[in-house]
Amino acid sequence: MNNKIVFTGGGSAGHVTPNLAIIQSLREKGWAVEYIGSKAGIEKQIIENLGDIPYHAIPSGKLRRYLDLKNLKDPFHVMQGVLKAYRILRKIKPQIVFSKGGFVSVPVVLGSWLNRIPVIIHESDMTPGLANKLSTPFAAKVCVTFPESLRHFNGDKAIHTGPPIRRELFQGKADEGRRLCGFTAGKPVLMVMGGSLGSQIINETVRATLDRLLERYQIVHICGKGMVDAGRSVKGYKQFEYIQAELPHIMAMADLVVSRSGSNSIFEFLALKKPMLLIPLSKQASRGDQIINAQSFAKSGFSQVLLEEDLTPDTLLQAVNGLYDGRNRYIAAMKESSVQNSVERIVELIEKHAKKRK
Ligand SMILES: CC(=O)N[C@H]1[C@@H](OP(=O)(O)OP(=O)(O)OC[C@H]2O[C@@H](n3ccc(=O)[nH]c3=O)[C@H](O)[C@@H]2O)O[C@H](CO)[C@@H](O)[C@@H]1O
Repeated sequence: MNNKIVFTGGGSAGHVTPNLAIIQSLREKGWAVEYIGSKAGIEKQIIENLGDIPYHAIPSGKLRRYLDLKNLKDPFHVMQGVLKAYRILRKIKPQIVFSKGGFVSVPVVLGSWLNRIPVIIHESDMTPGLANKLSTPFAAKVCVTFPESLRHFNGDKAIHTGPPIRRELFQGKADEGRRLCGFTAGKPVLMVMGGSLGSQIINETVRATLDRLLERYQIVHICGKGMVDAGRSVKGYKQFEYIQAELPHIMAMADLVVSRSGSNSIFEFLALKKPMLLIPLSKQASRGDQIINAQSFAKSGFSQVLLEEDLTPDTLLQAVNGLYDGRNRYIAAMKESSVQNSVERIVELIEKHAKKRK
């Protein structure tokens, strides 16, 4: 009988795509994989699009850091989620559960613990997210992307593995990206990605600067669900809500990137040596982890940073041009980086901690 593993993680793609990288390797080794996620989160769409991984939906509450009436109802959803996850896991009987965090993962980790199934967690950001903080006491190991994260965990529970990156991102073809976008080979391509859910402020600022940017660049813009502006369909400007299978080709085609500084995206751009202008999510809207991610990349010479409060069409244009003019310097710094894809290391840990089949 095959070894079996259940993955969880969701809410935004940053809590799903690292799982995809690990799933690919485990399946090649003969593991059977199932997924537990929320009823309507982006993880459902991503996993179901793959077509061959059983997906189980559980109720999940959002873990808010602010006052909201829903905070009163959500503990019940979380409790229902724990119960449902417990029952699903009891039936599937995996040898191990891998959690990439996001609020849906907490009930799954608790359900695993109640079933005495070992759990491994991965934390992508320098400071642990709330879901992973709550889950850590129930986990056998916490893998971290940044070495600086180790100090947030007690004892030897945390282990620095680095970022798990999907193998197919290294196999993109720039020609195919240009074909998908209707672009020519003679003009540089700027890729804009406001995080996996899109960013309204980045979308609006890019569109307000569009004519001036288009003089020098072709632009592929990942806008987020429901945020494509059909009225702005002009030559050299291609919009997508979200890109799944074609992403490697789009990334291969890009000469430079304007992006939020979600950990997974920036490590992918680093691995592909794409000069980046990072516009981190502000402290008003988050715990500030993207600002720390961006500062760390800027310090290493991989990126430029433009804070949201300084973002205007003029500052955007100036920063993009500065980035493109200095691209060789950024590429050279990225070539010196010692960051490695962590998929194989995480797979080894999973194999080490998985319960043995009776
Ligand atoms: C608003 C929010 O909560 N942001 C967090 C979220 O960001 P977010 O979900 O945006 O996460 P990341 O930038 O880390 O990762 C996004 C992932 O989605 C992929 N992708 C994106 C767009 C697309 O069209 N296709 C596609 O496949 C990227 O290649 C990447 O693998 O998780 C990150 C990792 O914990 C955190 O650092 C961010 O602070």
